[in-house]
Amino acid sequence: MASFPFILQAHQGNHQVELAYNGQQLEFDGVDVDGSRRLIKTVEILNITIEHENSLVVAVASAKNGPKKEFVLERLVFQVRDKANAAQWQSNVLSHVYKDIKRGRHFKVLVNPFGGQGHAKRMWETIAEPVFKAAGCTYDLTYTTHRYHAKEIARDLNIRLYDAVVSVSGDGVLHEVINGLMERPDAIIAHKLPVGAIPGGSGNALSYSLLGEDHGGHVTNAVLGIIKGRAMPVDLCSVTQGQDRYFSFVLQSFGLVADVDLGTEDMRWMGEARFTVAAIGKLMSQQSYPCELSYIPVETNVDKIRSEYNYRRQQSVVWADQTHDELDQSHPTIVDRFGGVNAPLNKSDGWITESDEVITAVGAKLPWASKGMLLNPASSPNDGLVDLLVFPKGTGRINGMQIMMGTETGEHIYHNKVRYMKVKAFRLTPKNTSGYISMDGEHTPYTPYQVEAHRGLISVLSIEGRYARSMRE
Ligand SMILES: Nc1ncnc2c1ncn2[C@@H]1O[C@H](COP(=O)(O)OP(=O)(O)OP(=O)(O)O)[C@@H](O)[C@H]1O
Repeated sequence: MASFPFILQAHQGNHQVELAYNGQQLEFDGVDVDGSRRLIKTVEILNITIEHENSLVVAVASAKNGPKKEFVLERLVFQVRDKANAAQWQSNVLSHVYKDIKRGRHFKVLVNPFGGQGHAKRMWETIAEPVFKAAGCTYDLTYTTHRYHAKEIARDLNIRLYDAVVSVSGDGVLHEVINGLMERPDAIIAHKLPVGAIPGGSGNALSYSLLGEDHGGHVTNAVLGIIKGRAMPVDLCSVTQGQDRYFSFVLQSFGLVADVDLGTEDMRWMGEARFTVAAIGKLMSQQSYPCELSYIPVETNVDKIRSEYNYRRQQSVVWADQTHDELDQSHPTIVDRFGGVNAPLNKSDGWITESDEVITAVGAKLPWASKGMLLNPASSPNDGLVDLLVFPKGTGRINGMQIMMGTETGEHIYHNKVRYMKVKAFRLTPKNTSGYISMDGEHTPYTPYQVEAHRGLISVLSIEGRYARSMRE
């Protein structure tokens, strides 16, 4: 067992300073003339190099002052008298910073230059890339040039070359990456290649789910999770529709949520706010959609869901607040257990069928649907279940607005007009002729579809809530 802190005396300008690594972060103290210490700041170490004559360079991410504590990249330069001592300190600290994880990871990076409001390229060049470089990470970069480009790349990627595929985009590009990996003949191996999300789109559900409401939109925080995070097993939903089978990792929506997702292209200039503005408009109109909904329930009581599942009452609690090692991933299921959408519903599986009109029906794996919308507060990364949310028809405008406001904190699932269930699988058959069905924000045909969750099928780079916790302190 190492004994902390590792301390090094150094100089910065005219000041004597003390660098103390406490096993998680670097405390950078000034030492006054009388020997007393004065904390200057606490930073996250990315890399340490010794350059030129006795100058020790520590590349760090330091939390900006302010309520959100977002990280920014800094390069701290210190002078050391004893080079051998500094080299020992450098080696000790780096081996602890990267104790269970590889230092200097190599990534396949995909940037959608048109992602969100078209800022993804600038975000990559000015914020993300310098952090990867400072941490000694390397990458192959591709700017996506067309729809399905990310899918083609994932399908043909030499997966042995990379530690992860990273996208600077919204959830749409990640959806393509995951489907590209799952379409490969070697999917049983390829699905384990971790993915990393840097929020550069207008829907960044994965990033918000991993980092929480406060940090989900922050590029450097997301990059830290990719450089220093671990691969967390996350469930993947398989979807059968017509003769097709594909995969969804965010949400599968019908009715209002699909309309908001896909019917608001003309509001793209608003950025992430477009989803909230459109949802309010739709709730006011009280439009409902006829459908037949079948599902295999595991838990339909919201109080029980709250006590037994990963329910988060506070927006700041991040999704990845659990260990990566709980799940035995040695035998992931890739084959659907409940047949596809065209198979008869097998009664012994416990299917329940309802025919009605709904305002929306949404199956989901991620808690956040977008910024400010904690739609599925009880969803867990790898419980093997789909969270199914239903707003029945006729909620009324006032209830509709209460439900809408509740989605900011997840409280809507307690509204008496809302149903929230944990299910093994569900099937939805639209009973009218036209409308939207959205799979992770992508258009699909307006035809019946069936969804089931496959436990821990993909790996997502996540910081395990460590940064979020330290940032909240
Ligand atoms: N160069 C490109 N030209 C056109 N489309 C592209 C390009 N690169 C990626 N795409 C497509 O853009 C879609 C959305 O991209 P992205 O994941 O970045 O989300 P987004 O911009 O937030 O979009 P949305 O808000 O619609 O989800 C993806 O389906 C992807 O196929």
